[in-house]
Amino acid sequence: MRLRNKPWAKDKIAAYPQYVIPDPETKRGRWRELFGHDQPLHVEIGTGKGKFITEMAKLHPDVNFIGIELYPSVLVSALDKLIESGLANVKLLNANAKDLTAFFADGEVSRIYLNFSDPWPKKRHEKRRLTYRDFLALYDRILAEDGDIHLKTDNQSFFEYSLVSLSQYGFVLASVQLDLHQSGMTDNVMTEYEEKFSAKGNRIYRCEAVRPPRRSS
Ligand SMILES: C[S@@+](CC[C@H](N)C(=O)[O-])C[C@H]1O[C@@H](n2cnc3c(N)ncnc32)[C@H](O)[C@@H]1O
Repeated sequence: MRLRNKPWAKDKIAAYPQYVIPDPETKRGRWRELFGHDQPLHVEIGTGKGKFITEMAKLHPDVNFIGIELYPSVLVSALDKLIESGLANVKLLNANAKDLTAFFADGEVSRIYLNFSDPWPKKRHEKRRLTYRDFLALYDRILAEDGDIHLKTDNQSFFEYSLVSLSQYGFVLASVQLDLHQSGMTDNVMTEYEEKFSAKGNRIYRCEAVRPPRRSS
């Protein structure tokens, strides 16, 4: 899509290598070193315009955050928020989630956030859903022993699909909320899509899924 690949966005991203890491493969297994703090690593996949990750990073200085986004023209909005805030515990990657294991060593990540992932409703696009079993296998590899996935969406079909896919893979559902904004959860940080769709009256679904126990060989 031409609109999403504006050259100026790529140029801006390239101008801030301290925020948008240009060579994430070289940091594999060494992210804690790069951040300069030995603290848990949380990764948001499909970070969009970056509201969630920058607010989370402000609230949780004891966590290192990485936001991964496919499209430069979207990621620049997250970059702007990062430049403005000067946060030291957030880095961004302009990358595809399918390459996760090239960026992170086995067990390096404590938590993965999937916020309002594209639902890809057509059956023939199932493999593109970020909760398709091939993606779950990548998460399984990079997540730590007790690592987990936190997922939010307003799309009921995608939520149902994700619950089934996660549990079939072996992830353990630790928490499921069918109406997050009525659930009494007080520390929820809203994403851009969450603000937009909840304002329209859409219900927000949420779950936490813990990584399957490692099989002993
Ligand atoms: C519907 S938007 C949600 C954005 C944000 N999480 C929010 O809740 O406001 C989904 C985002 O995921 C990104 N995305 C989709 N598939 C991806 C992939 N395989 N790797 C990285 N980003 C991806 C899209 O480019 C898009 O910006």
